[in-house]
Order: sequence, then C-alpha cells, then structure tokens
Amino acid sequence: MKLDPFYPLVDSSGWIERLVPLGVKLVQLRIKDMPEAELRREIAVSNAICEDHGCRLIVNDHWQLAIEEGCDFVHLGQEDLADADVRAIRKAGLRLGVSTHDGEELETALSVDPDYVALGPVYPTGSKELKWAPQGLEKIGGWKRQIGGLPLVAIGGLTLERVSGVFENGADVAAVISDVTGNRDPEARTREWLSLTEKWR
Ligand SMILES: Cc1ncc(COP(=O)(O)OP(=O)(O)O)c(N)n1
Ligand SMILES: Cc1nc(C(=O)O)sc1CCOP(=O)(O)O
Ligand SMILES: [Mg+2]
Repeated sequence: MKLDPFYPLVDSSGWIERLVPLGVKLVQLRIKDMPEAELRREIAVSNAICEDHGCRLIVNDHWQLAIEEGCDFVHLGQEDLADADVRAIRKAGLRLGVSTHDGEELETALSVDPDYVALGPVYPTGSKELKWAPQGLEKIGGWKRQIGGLPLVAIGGLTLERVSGVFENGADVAAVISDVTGNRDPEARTREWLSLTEKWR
C-alpha cells in the first residue's frame, strides 16, 4: 500500500478544513479529551471533508467512533491496541496503523498485521511526553529492513529542514504536528511540505 509521504496530525476538523483543500492527501485527526457527541461530530465532519478532497483520513485512538462514522483507517498506540478489539476493526474493513518505539513494540505491532508501522520519536518533540529518547536516523533503516514492504512512518520533531534525512534513511512517510500547526503561517508551511515531499510521492 502506498501512503502519501506528508502526514500532518491535527486536533480538529477546523484544521482539516484549512489544510486538506491545499492538497494534503493523508491526515490524522488526533483529538484528546472531548465529550463523545462532539468527538463524533468532529470525526464525521473531517471524514466528509476528506472524502470531498480525495484525502485519506486516519482517526487516532477512537476506533469505535471511526467504525460507526464510516471511516476507513485508524491509528493506535500500544496501550490503545491492548484495549482495542482488533477483530472488530478488521471485520468493519478498517485499516490500522500502529506506533512503535522499541523492538518489543514492533513485534506486538507486527502481530496484528498492521497497514503501517510508525517509529518515533526520531527527534526530540514537545508535542507529546514520551519515555523514549530520540531514536535518531540510523534506527529508521533498521526498522525498514525488518518490516520490508510495509510503509514506515517516521514521527517526532520532524521539520522541513529534517525531512529529507528521514526519507533517505528508509522512511516512507513523515508525520508532523508542530512544524505545521505551530507555524505562524500553517497554510504556507503546508504548501512547502507538499512541494518538498513531491519527489517521494
Ligand atoms: C503516526 C503516529 N505515530 C504515533 C502516534 C502516537 O500514538 P500513541 O502512542 O497512541 O499516542 P497518542 O497520539 O494517542 O497520544 C500517532 N498518533 N500517530
Ligand atoms: C504524537 C506523537 N507520537 C510520537 C511517538 O514517538 O510515538 S511523537 C509525537 C508527537 C509529534 O509531534 P511533533 O511533530 O510536533 O514533534
Ligand atoms: Mg493513542
């Protein structure tokens, strides 16, 4: 499966409305701590915008709502995975991406036959508290050799200036939060990301 190399993570349908019409083809809706009815609405609105623009929406964490709202891809971390009903996700026809940070987590991820594996944090990140030290670029190549044809998503501290390095070391996709949504001009930054990642598209 081929995924777009530019994978922004955003925390509202408002961001999806701003960024997807610019040409983003892969986006994650990553919402924490929201009442269920509101969350359901955010997922439904995001799904509709993405469908209109031929963009693949990946819903973080909330796999039951993603199924109920007719989405087709979810992302789960290791703790999410432990609580999730992977058979129900698969039975509903959803694809699944899984976070990994070390060899044991990679084994767990591979045991559910994921549609991509994410490795992080490649660089230090201020967007999530993590117990792992930055993995560095070298780890990317090792991960890619282990997962073969499965898409490898790099995440953590990625910026436009750093992104060539992750692709050159074997990543297929660069996932990013702050370099886009924390930028003083997120639309301009998104256009730059789309342009810079063109050669890996
Ligand atoms: C592409 C991608 N990689 C990693 C994560 C992190 O998932 P998780 O460890 O479950 O943490 P939260 O994002 O849920 O806080 C991700 N969301 N996306
Ligand atoms: C949500 C998340 N997960 C990570 C992991 O390593 O699993 S790093 C991360 C945050 C990425 O944000 P930024 O692009 O701002 O560094
Ligand atoms: Mg999670």
